[in-house]
Parts: sequence; C-alpha cells; structure tokens
Amino acid sequence: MAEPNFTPGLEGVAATHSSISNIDGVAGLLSYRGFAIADLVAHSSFEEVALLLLDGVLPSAAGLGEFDRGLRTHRQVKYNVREIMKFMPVTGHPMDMLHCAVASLGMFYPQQELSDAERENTLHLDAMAMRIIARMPTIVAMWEQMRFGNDPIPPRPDLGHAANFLYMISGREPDPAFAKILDTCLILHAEHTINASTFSVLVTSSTLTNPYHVIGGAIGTLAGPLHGGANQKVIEMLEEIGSVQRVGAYLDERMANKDKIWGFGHRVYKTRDPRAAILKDTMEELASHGHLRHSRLFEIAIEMERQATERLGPKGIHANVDFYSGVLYHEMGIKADLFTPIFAMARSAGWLAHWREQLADNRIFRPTQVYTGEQSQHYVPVAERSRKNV
Ligand SMILES: CC(=O)SCCNC(=O)CCNC(=O)[C@H](O)C(C)(C)COP(=O)(O)OP(=O)(O)OC[C@H]1O[C@@H](n2cnc3c(N)ncnc32)[C@H](O)[C@@H]1OP(=O)(O)O
Ligand SMILES: O=C([O-])CC(=O)C(=O)O
Repeated sequence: MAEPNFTPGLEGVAATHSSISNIDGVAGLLSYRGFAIADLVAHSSFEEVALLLLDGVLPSAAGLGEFDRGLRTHRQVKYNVREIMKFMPVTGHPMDMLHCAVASLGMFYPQQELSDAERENTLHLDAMAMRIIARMPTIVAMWEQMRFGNDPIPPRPDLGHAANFLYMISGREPDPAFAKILDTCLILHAEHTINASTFSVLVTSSTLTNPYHVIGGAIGTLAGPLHGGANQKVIEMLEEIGSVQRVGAYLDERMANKDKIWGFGHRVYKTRDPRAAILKDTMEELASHGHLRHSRLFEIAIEMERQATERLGPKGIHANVDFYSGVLYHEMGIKADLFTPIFAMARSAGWLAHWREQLADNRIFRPTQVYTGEQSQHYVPVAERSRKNV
C-alpha cells in the first residue's frame, strides 16, 4: 500500500470547504463573509458581526434587534455554574476556569446530541449559539469577581455586549470610548478561517457531540502560547524588557537562543497581520485624543515591532493580532490573564459559525498517519524481561 503523505502541522492542507472568512496572507487581507474587516470595524458591532458569521448575510434591523435582545436576555448563567466555580482554585488561570465552566453548561442545559431535525433547523442552532456567545462574558466576569472574594456583578440588560462585559468586570459605568475599543477587538478576534482552535471545532463537531464540548475543546486549544495565549505572553515580554533602550538587547538574546518573539509570526500571513495594524492605529488615535495613556509599554511595543520587523520581516515574520491586543487591554486596565478569555469570548462567534457549517455537511474527521513504530514484536512475559526492557 502506498505510504500516505504527511505534512507537519497540515500546512497548506485544506481541511474543509468554508464560506465564513477568507485570508490573503500575501496582501494582508481578511474578510468575513466577503466584508473587509476594516469596514466591519468602521460600521458594525460585535453583535452584528456574530450574526453575520452565523447566518452568512448582514441582518435586517429587525433580525439584528432580535439577536441583540436574545444576547441580553441570555447573559445570566444558572446558579449551579457559580456553585461549581466556587470549588475552583482562585490561583487557577481564567482559561482553565472558562474551559471547565463552558463544558459544564452541557450538564445544566442538556443537549447530549442533536437530532437530525434539530441539525437542520437553523433557528434552533442560532439560538444555541446565541446563548453560548451571551454567557461566556458573564462566566469570565463572574470569575474576575469571585477570585478576589467578591460576589459576581449581574449583567445589565441596558448595555451592549462589550460595555456590559466591562461593567461586570469592574462594577463601574463603562467609559464609552473603552466599550468601543473592546467592541473593535471583539470584531477583529471573532473569526480567522481554519486556525488551530477552529480546526478543533471541526473535529469535535463532526462527532455530533453537543456545542458545549465543541466550544470547551476550542477554548483549551486557544489557551496555548502559540495561539491565543500569546497575547498574555506579549505583555509579560514587554514588562520584562522594561524600557525602550533594552529592546535591542532582548531581541539579540532571544534570537541567539532561537526563542520565539511573542506576538510575531503567523502560518498564513507573510506580511503584517491587518488586525495588528488596525489595533495599533486605534491605540494611536485614542492616545492622541487623551482617551488612553501613551504608556511605557506602548512605547516599548512600537520599538519592539520596529526592531523585530527589521530582523524577522525578511523571513516573512511580522506582528500578529496578539501583539497589540494585549497592550490595548492593558491600557484599559484589564488584567493580563483575562486577555485570552476575552479572545475566546470573541472567537466563540466564529467557532459556532464553523460548528453550524460542519453540521450542514458533516462527515466525521478521521485522518490517517504514517506509522513509525515497531512491527511484529515477540511478547516476552514480565518475569523473563531483562533490565534493559525497563
Ligand atoms: C491568534 C494567533 O494564534 S496568532 C499567533 C500567535 N502566536 C505567537 O505569537 C507565538 C509566536 N509565533 C509562533 O510561534 C509561530 O510564528 C506560529 C506558531 C504563529 C506559526 O508557526 P509556524 O507556521 O509553524 O512557523 P514555525 O514555527 O515553523 O516558524 C518558521 C520559521 O520562522 C521562525 N519564527 C516563527 N515565528 C517566530 C517568532 N515569533 N519569533 C522568531 N522566529 C519565529 C521559526 O523559528 C522558524 O525558523 P527556521 O525556519 O529558521 O527554523
Ligand atoms: O489563524 C491562525 O492560525 C491563528 C488565529 O486564530 C488568528 O490569527 O486569529
């Protein structure tokens, strides 16, 4: 039998057909359902983008209103979820908490498997997706209060998705400029073709399991530092560098040790990630209007991007979305370990769009492998094995 082809990391291998988003990694372009992300950031909201991703078309005013009302209505999570969270160690990472809490939703909103009729009922799938998108920010914000010994702050139905999250994590009336920045970040993080966590969505969805397992698995995949977890690593790296003057020496040392520069490089983009450009411009603009400080970390980030691009740019390695998102959140006073959970809150929209797309034309994922192990071994009983078998 012919040996199957193996491509490490499945680089360039198409895992599905999809009409959800598209990347031109050479030109540095990203669109959702054919709409350029810059247009969506300029004219849309996370709520509308989530519905666009799920349904494939820009919603009517009535459709958007209904979806938005649904999100606001379903923000509360059952009291039992809070009871489970009480047993989690407060020192645990919020991504670990989110993974467990979202997976636990399957027990409180049971849906072990979807019937054929349910899988074909797009309204039913939309409603399930909407509830998950609505509840993830509440879970993250509950944890932010509970881990410091406070009671969770109930969601406010009069606030939009981004503003309500800022309210729940701080207990303060959100600054509209910050709510707008967070809305921009949520739009930019909502979807990105078949990245690692979305690939996990395809695989999990293809077994017809419930969407809580699908999203739980995706959260776990996003948490890693080579993927969504890089945004926290970036801010820790900038803190470690400490000053603009130390950027060059830091880069020299990491590159000499062949260590990665966090927030740089991408499997698909061989130029600057268009989202990094929008996030940096957003920061510059807000700083120039006095909404954000032009802080030490932002100055270090700018110098870091300049020097790292000088060295790595010729290899096609540039700043990615994780490079500036963390700096923005940091400037808004959000703790570093919440950066990846915020990414997950946004990406839930794209994940659930892929869940729906997979269900619409499903075949279980079952790739093959190139076997590299032993053949035809002779079994030796334990008493007869020599020490070198240990
Ligand atoms: C939301 C997101 O997931 S965006 C990505 C977030 N992740 C990061 O920022 C972590 C840092 N970046 C990386 O680890 C990688 O660039 C990834 C994981 C994003 C992409 O990985 P891959 O496409 O598999 O590229 P790979 O890791 O094989 O790198 C190819 C070459 O570029 C180099 N390279 C890639 N990224 C970096 C980086 N950030 N810093 C230094 N060198 C890098 C590698 O060392 C390798 O060099 P070599 O050919 O001399 O051995
Ligand atoms: O696409 C990827 O490989 C990583 C990702 O999720 C993103 O950049 O948003």
